[in-house]
Amino acid sequence: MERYKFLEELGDGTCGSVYKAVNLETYEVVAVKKMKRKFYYWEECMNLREVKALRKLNHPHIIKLKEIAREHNELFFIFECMDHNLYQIMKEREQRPFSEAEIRSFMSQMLQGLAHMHKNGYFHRDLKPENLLVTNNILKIADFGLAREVASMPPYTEYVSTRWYRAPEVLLQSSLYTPAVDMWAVGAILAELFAFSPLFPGESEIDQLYKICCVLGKPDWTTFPEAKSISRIMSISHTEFPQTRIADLLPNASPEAIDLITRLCSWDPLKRPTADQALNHPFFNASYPLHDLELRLNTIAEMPNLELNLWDFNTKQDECFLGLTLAVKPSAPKLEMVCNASQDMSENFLFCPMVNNDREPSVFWSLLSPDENRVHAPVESCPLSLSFSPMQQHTSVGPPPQSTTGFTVGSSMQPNMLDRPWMAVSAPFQQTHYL
Ligand SMILES: Nc1ncnc2c1ncn2[C@@H]1O[C@H](COP(=O)(O)OP(=O)(O)OP(=O)(O)O)[C@@H](O)[C@H]1O
Repeated sequence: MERYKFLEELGDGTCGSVYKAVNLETYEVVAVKKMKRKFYYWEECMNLREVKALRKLNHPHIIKLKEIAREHNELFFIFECMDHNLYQIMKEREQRPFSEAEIRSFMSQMLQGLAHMHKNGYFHRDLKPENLLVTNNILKIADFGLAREVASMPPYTEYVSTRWYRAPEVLLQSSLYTPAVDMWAVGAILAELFAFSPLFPGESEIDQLYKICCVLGKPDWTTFPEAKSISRIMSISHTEFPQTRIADLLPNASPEAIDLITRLCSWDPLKRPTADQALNHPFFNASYPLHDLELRLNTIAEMPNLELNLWDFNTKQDECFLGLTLAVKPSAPKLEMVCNASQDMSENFLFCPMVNNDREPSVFWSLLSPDENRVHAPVESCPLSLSFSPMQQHTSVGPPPQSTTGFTVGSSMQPNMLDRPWMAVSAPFQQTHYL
């Protein structure tokens, strides 16, 4: 990490502290996330399979992870640097609400990034204003948050998304998750961009459900056949709620905006529009009248079924995820199948004992394809460099393109990863307040 000069702290999250830094070789300004937990073995780092996923999720509205470095058992992620997050922007302009055009622009960018993510088999699960980074009005989805092995908690996942943006099926501890959890968060964020305060500011998990009921009314409980939290269901069933309509909470929002929020924040995950469908909502296109909406939504191509059953997940401890993710993690037998299928291109290269040596090597892991990655040359100070990108031009025949004691991964490995189910957990809830 001597190549980087740390300038200032940009943020302090559950998993890591983020610093603005400058690359002393290229003078590029970057954001370095220093993970809070130690990584004693490369194997642990390599269990962050979503690093490979991030490479797949190359999109203008998804933050770019440029490199990974491990030094003295500390792990660093080097990202492109952004100026603000959406929470900071709202806080700074509290007296000056966004125009609907500004909100439309932010939402459209977020939905484009999300649509790309969902189509590629991942979902974020921790969308919130702090994780939406903005520079010059360009928005990028960030925080693929390092998280613990999913298997340590399924199916009673508590730490899936920050509470205020957490979908009801998660609050009710349903064992089934779909990308619709992200769409719920999108609805809550959209409302917040109008109100500059959270739509459902629950102070506890049960209070979160109460707050939702106060706006949406009680759900049809048959919507959640997988729900495990019977006590929460019972508690809500026996409570009367004062009702406040979304339109009353957001007097500055257009009918189109209210309609979109209402659809996104549907109790039933199946009734929430997908990211692609949301982008086709009249909120984004005035020439599509609201009354025409049902017809058009029904004609939009169906999304792939990304539903997961958390019961299927294996129970290996300490598997870490850089968590943008939930891609679909297979149960153990399925995992074996995938490994067998990929054999020589399997992830075994990641567990090479050479990586785990006593000399504390700095390992840089270049993640962008050569045309995007400004650091082309091997990093001289690094005894080991893992590079994915050159293999797109090189087959597995011949020497690896970099001169270090590195490993290379054939591009033919990537299609397997697309099929591969895996999953990540979002960071634990971190309550935030304006003011
Ligand atoms: N690439 C970046 N450019 C600029 N600022 C960033 C960048 N990445 C993160 N930050 C800032 O650092 C904060 C914390 O980062 P991040 O959310 O990735 O950490 P975390 O530990 O995963 O947090 P959380 O507790 O939300 O899971 C962000 O809210 C953002 O303000």
